[in-house]
Amino acid sequence: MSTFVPRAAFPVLDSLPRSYYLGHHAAGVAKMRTLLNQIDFVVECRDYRIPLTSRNPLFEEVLADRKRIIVYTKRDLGSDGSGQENAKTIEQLRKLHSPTPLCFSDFRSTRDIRHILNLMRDLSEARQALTGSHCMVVGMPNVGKSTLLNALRQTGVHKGKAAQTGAQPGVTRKIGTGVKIIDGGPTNQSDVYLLDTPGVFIPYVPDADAMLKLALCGSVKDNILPPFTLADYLLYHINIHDPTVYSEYHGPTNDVDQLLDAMARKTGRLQKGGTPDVEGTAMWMVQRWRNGHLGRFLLDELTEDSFARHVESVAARPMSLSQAKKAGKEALRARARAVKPVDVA
Ligand SMILES: Nc1nc2c(ncn2[C@@H]2O[C@H](COP(=O)(O)OP(=O)(O)OP(=O)(O)O)[C@@H](O)[C@H]2O)c(=O)[nH]1
Repeated sequence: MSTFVPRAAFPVLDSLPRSYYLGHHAAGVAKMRTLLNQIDFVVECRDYRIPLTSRNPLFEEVLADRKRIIVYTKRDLGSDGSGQENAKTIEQLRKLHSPTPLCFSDFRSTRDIRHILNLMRDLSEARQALTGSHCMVVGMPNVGKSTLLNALRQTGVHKGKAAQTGAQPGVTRKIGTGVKIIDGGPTNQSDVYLLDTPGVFIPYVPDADAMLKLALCGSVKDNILPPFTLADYLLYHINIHDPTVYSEYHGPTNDVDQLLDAMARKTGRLQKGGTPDVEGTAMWMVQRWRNGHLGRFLLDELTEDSFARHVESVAARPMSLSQAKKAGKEALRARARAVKPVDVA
């Protein structure tokens, strides 16, 4: 019996869109700038499944040197629960971000949420301000900011949901008013208020691989990238980790067509005439993974090389918005040139 060999690389797809910077993202950034002088520290959320890719350099530019806590959200979706791999990733990320305080959260874990609250209480108490502390939660779309705010409020002051959440990006469109997440007692000195903000996408994503990762993790609306490509990219990653996770539908394969066909037939996703609904099944497959049902793993590789590239990109001056727009337009022109039929004499 031949052994299955996963694909060593995913083809570079120059034709994919590289931007998803919307009007309410720009408006959110502008508002953040105006509010910054009222903010004592920032909680920056990144997705644990893409710890390097979910960094948005725009935040570093906008938030300047404001004190920051980085929270890696959706921790539960990035680890298989064995603990060992998780501990190594946590250690690597702590080293990378040192001395910035780092937390990891699964919003359902009271332990994780308490840990974040304790850190925020310590920062707030250290300030000894008469009116408590005011913080802002920022991050890419759909990273889990509003969910985190609700969980902090629930555990911190036993109050119900204050922010709307949802499975698609863009649920939060505006910066609201701060909600109390820590009650500092009669003096109010260590009260902590948290402000939710709209998710902000990177103005221009230089590589297609990063765009696919962000889309898989839900930072981009599902109608922006072709579901078939997303499913194929997901299959490429699943096969590297554990090709048995889809064994109820098909044996290990690198052929996404075959897998989607089998999934569609098994789950009854068929169109008129009994032909498989490939697009619908592709989206269903992606959703299954997002819900933790097709393996829980990181999409970013954490190697010395990838950390070195990350450190380099952090040190580089972030692209200005106009540079990013220009890069986006150039990419569109290049795409148009690539698809234009060649004149045959
Ligand atoms: N499994 C898991 N899902 C999470 C976690 N945190 C958030 N989610 C889910 O992620 C989705 C997005 O969460 P939101 O809190 O709405 O994300 P957001 O960052 O506020 O999104 P925007 O409105 O785009 O800014 C929701 O379906 C949440 O249930 C987590 O720790 N674990």
